[in-house]
Amino acid sequence: MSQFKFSKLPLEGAYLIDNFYVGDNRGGFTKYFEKDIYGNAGIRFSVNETFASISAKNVIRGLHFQTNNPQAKLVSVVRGKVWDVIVDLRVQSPTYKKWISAELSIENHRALYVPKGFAHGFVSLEDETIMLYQCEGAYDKETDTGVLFNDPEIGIEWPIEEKDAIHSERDLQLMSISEYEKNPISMS
Ligand SMILES: Cc1cn([C@H]2C[C@H](O)[C@@H](COP(=O)(O)OP(=O)(O)O[C@H]3O[C@@H](C)C(=O)[C@@H](O)[C@H]3O)O2)c(=O)[nH]c1=O
Repeated sequence: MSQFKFSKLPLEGAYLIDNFYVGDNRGGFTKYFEKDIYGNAGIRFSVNETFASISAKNVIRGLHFQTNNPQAKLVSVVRGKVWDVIVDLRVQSPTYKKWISAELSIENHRALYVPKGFAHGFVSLEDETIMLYQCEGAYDKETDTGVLFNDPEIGIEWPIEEKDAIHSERDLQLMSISEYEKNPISMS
């Protein structure tokens, strides 16, 4: 059995979380969120919506955010494995444009807490990988956007070859960082 464990990441407000997990003769049991335990760890998070995506191996999704009323997100994997990445897009932040990655999988029972003001993306490392999102705040179709996964000013070192990656049409048309800076995420 392992209890929730919260590790602060070097980008302020972001956490890597070991979920509560217990295995037994039937299989296993994982808890993905408990408001009071998160609150005691200093994460005030209130879930407004949940959704999931399923991806073949080598799908890159992101890097996504909303410019108005940005959502905080708690992301976990309920099948398969991802290499997850977040980018600090708070223009006033000392770690602006810095990124950090973490492997999340059904085996390691890990989650990533992505505060407001970050872009989020991942690459799936196995077929039929299911990513679960729990989000604070509402989806805003009008300002749901992102920056390019390979923007050189961010410089993410993706763990797969670009020739193998599968993207949505939308993700290939996302902004550069210099375009982003004309209309950055509103943190108010
Ligand atoms: C995120 C979202 C999408 N949609 C719609 C828009 C579109 O028609 C369809 C699929 O959306 P997308 O192509 O944007 O899905 P996807 O590329 O998986 O988007 C996700 O990517 C990762 C990296 C994130 O961080 C998430 O917050 C989300 O942006 O679902 C909603 O209706 N509500 C939502 O909350």
